[in-house]
Amino acid sequence: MQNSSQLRQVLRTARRALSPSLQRLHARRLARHLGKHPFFLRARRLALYWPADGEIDPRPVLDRPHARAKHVYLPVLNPLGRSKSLWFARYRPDGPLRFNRFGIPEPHQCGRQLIPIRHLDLIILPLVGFDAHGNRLGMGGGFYDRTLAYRRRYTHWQRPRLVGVAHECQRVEHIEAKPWDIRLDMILTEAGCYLP
Ligand SMILES: Nc1nc2c(c(=O)[nH]1)N(C=O)[C@@H](CNc1ccc(C(=O)N[C@@H](CCC(=O)O)C(=O)O)cc1)CN2
Ligand SMILES: Nc1ncnc2c1ncn2[C@@H]1O[C@H](COP(=O)(O)OP(=O)(O)OP(=O)(O)O)[C@@H](O)[C@H]1O
Repeated sequence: MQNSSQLRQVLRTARRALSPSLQRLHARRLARHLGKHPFFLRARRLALYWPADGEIDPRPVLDRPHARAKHVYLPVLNPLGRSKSLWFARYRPDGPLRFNRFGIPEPHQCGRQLIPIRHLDLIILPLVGFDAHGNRLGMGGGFYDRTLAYRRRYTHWQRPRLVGVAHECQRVEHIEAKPWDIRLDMILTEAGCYLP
């Protein structure tokens, strides 16, 4: 029986092993699914992430015809204290990025434009693992869970919509739900969509 940190290692190794051509194929297919979905079509402000560690690349969705009118944000590590939560900063293709302490590029601190999370319409978040019922496993830092914890108190709020994305090879039979997990509205892979 595997515990979550062993499962995390196995799934991270699997996604890192995907060839560059499979990575590109999955990213294109993901963009096609996501680019047609009303969550995306209706979103004016959306957050995605800069891929690392073999994660599926969500950025090709920005090439969709509808994307030009949207404001795009990336997660940045909250620099205050040890809260292990995220802020979201405006992403501009020509704007400066800087590596955070995990080696993931984020918009540069100086002059960056932050947005309160409730003003986002859609957050596309990376999964390490998931099951067909919508349970998820992240990197294990609890960053997204902590950042979104306020949603428990506002169950009727639909914003931001939360879409978890991953490669199909990261799907497992069962992932145990934790009390602090925030429900996703949908999970998307290159193969299609899973609803909770
Ligand atoms: N692309 C991307 N950006 C993201 C996330 C993510 O999962 N993917 N995050 C989602 O939370 C946040 C960063 N969270 C992270 C949490 C752990 C590790 C990580 O590599 N941990 C190492 C241990 C590193 C250390 O402690 O120095 C490891 O587990 O090997 C990376 C990012 C914000 N940005
Ligand atoms: N709302 C919260 N408040 C305080 N601690 C939290 C909260 N949510 C999660 N945590 C803590 O974060 C740690 C990591 O949680 P978990 O293993 O579920 O991470 P994860 O969901 O895989 O990662 P992530 O949310 O970064 O994608 C746990 O020890 C958990 O106690």
